[in-house]
Amino acid sequence: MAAPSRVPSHEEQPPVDGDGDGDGSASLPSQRAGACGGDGAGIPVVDLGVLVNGAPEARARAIRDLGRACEEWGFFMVTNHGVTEALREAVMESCKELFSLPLEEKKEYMRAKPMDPIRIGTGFYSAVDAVECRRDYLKMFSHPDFHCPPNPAKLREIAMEYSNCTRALLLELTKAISESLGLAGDRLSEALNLGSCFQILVGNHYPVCSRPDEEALGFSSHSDHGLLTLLFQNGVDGLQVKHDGEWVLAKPLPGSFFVIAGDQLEIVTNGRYRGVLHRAMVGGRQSRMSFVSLIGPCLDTVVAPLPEMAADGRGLEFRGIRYRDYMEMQQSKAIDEKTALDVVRVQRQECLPSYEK
Ligand SMILES: O=C(O)CCC(=O)C(=O)O
Ligand SMILES: [Fe+2]
Repeated sequence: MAAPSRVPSHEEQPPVDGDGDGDGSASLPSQRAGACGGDGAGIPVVDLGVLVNGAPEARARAIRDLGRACEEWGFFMVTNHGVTEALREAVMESCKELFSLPLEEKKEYMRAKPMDPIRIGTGFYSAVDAVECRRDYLKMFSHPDFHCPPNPAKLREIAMEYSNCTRALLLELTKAISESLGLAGDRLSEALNLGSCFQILVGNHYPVCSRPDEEALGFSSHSDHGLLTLLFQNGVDGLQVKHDGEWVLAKPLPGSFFVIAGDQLEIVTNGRYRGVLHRAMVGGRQSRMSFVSLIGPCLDTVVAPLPEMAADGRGLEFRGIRYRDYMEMQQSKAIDEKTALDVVRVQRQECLPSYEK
């Protein structure tokens, strides 16, 4: 299978059909009971075809809308992205097969530490989790070096292709995000050394609960450590994002991806585009799966706010930190909202002259 090295143009897109593995959309108890603030009707939608190939005026409008989506939500859907439904189904299916392998075949990866390139586990990092989260996961680093467990045998080729084309998509979005900030398209890429960006693929599986009428936490509230996260699910809803202080259920447009702004975007833009809090709920009678492709800066890059982003006199909101250190710190603790980002947040007093402290 040849890996596409670029995002296909609008015209080349396959027709959009279905969502995830085709089991149809299912609702959670929370939707029925209205336990979260909204059904996601207002979630912004970004058409990648227009960003890549649109006429200048349409493209400029799409870039403005993208900037607004980043600023107001830190979360949006992307359509016309060029990743085929067949590839999405294949990656989800092989991930499902991995979870159902005998324990013996997974054991080696279940002992792995946060910065080991392949990890299988439950919860967030079960060695330190405070609350039980009903989630199984597979994490594999896929760029700059590609890692993959040997079984199921088909996973390697499928995951490599998926990694390549979702990375191209995310880099294309990063370029447009850079422009939405009034910067050159390659500004973020150069500052973060995205030529050798870090990328991780994560498969999440949330088994059916013993009490399907109760809603439980599958993955507690957090922001992602990277720059941008791309996510799709198997047709079962459960992802919620915090917007204007309320949890909003994310219901995808057919065939679309969710894009989640991460902590590195917040640091590099000096807080203008914030990493969004999100969580996954479980409930109902169907197990849920989601598949994530996340990109971040080169692991050895020290990420700090761009000087242009602090030119308004606001001062720097964050101290610089090497992305590898940030990720290790975030992944080694129990996940808790944005506490990792708080570690690099500049306390306002630090900016004041000493006599004002
Ligand atoms: O399963 C989901 O929808 C959320 C997963 C997630 O937030 C993550 O893997 O970081
Ligand atoms: Fe996440």
